Amino acid sequence: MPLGIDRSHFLSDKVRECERQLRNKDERIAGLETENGMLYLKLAQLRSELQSSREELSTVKHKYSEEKQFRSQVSSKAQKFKHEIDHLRKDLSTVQSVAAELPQQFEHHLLQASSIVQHHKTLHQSQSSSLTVLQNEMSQLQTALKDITDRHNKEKKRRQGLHNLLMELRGNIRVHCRLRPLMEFDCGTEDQATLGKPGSKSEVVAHCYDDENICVKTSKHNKVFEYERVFNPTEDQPVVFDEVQPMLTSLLDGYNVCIMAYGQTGSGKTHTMLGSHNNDDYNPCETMHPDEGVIPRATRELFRLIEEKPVGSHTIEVSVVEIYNNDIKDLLSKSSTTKHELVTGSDGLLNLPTITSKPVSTVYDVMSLVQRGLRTRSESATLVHDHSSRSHLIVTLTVTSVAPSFFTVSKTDNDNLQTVKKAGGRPQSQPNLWSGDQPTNQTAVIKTKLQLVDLAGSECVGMSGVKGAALREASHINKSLSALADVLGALAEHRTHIPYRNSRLTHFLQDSIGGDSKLLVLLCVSPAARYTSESLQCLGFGQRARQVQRGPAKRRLPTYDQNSPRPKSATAVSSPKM
Ligand SMILES: Nc1ncnc2c1ncn2[C@@H]1O[C@H](COP(=O)(O)OP(=O)(O)OP(=O)(O)O)[C@@H](O)[C@H]1O
Repeated sequence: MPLGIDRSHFLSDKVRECERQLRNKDERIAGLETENGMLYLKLAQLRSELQSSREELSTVKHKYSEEKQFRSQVSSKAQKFKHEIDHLRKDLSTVQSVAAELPQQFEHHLLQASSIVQHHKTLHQSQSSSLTVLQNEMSQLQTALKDITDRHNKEKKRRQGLHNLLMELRGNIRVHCRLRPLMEFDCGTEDQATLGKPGSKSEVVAHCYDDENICVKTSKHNKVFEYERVFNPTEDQPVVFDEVQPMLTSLLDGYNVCIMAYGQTGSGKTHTMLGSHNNDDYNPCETMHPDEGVIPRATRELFRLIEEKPVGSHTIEVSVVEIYNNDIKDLLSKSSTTKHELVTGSDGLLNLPTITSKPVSTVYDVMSLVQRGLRTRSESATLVHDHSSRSHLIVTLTVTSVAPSFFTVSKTDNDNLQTVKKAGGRPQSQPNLWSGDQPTNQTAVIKTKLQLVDLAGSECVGMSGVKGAALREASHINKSLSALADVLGALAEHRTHIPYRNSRLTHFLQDSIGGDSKLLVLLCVSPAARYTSESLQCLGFGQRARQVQRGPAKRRLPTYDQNSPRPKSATAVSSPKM
């Protein structure tokens, strides 16, 4: 081959060849790049698949571990159940073996029980015959006991009746005693936990033996006091009033009646006479309040008794008085300055002409006036209790009743009577019933008085802790109560001079204490040891009162005083309603 041309051909072929090869290579490269791109794409796809496979794998793994856990739990539970089933099987087999023995045991027990029943049956048969005998004996004994009890009660009543008759004939002062329950304030300054404990000041030292005897335990000995009636701490207001009730019948029969509560401060006088301090200031109620005391109950009973009498035959007037620091105060009057003096009236009895006396026709009227009086009554708190009365309270109900028609006298009779009075004759005169005079228009009336007295309490000044004005009050209270004891002492000893005028209290009550009225003293006693000496003093006062013999109580006779007109039906008592 010629070198020049061939070479260039060769070269150009070579170049072409190279170019073709290059093109091929380029195409190949392009093809490979495309393939590479495809592979990248595939790789990405595979990666994403790998990722999702991984995630799926982890979910599967998680589920697998949960499944594994669940399986292990199931297997442990199955294990447990298996144990329990084993136990149950064992129990079942025990129960089965016991159950197998049961019929035998039951049969055995049944045999035993039937032999016991048989034994008891024979025993019962033998006992029932002896029981019938015993029952017969018991019923005989019960009848005998009832008979004895009836006879005892009859004898007791007869004895009481005779005793009362004897007392009436002798004119004895009746004395009842009421022992109150232990109260919280009986502790004084001591701890409440010691209330009633032996050795403490509130230890209970006063006890009721029975319904006539009370015993006080002192450091040296036991002292027993006997009265017409002793009320124990469980006996309530109605029981206390039951014993007072007959006196109201006496009032309408023409006797003056006085009921007074006596006792040391805090011993229950106001509770007994008026009622509980909790009863809304002794508010009169339509129906009887269970805590109502003697005053409201006596008023109710009086109106009840009057309701049974002819309409308009009775009138009632009420006065409410206190004796405070030895002065008489009219609790129904607006004026507190009036000085009230006792004067002897035409009937020979003491009266207070300046005192307000209000006509009343219902229980409500009476209790409203009493309540009005109580609002002005002197009362204060002491170391003993919160509502200590600082005065003696006297509620007087004056009953004017028309005397039976045969007491009606002619004008001439009356003139003669007035002449006798002026000439100094016995003021309370009676017409000559046998004179044969024809009755004219002059009506006779009978006036009787029911005095209900809540005395202030005697007090040991050291114990009640009073000072200043209250100390003066206490000294007046103690003085008047000792004057009362002196009067009773003088009466009991039949002395010629009875010192009624030593105190306003005794002067005021002169007709009731020494006169011809029926007098009941209600002693009020605290059971606690801290009041022992006061309780003994009070019980001693009651003994002294019992010794007084004033002669039989006298009926009030009709009077013909011009100032005592026939009761008008307008103010006449017609209904016991409130
Ligand atoms: N029998 C009783 N049952 C229940 N509580 C009673 C009884 N007696 C008294 N009390 C209570 O004891 C307290 C003192 O009683 P009360 O005010 O009647 O004494 P008092 O003798 O009138 O005293 P004072 O002379 O100081 O006025 C009151 O709270 C009263 O309610």
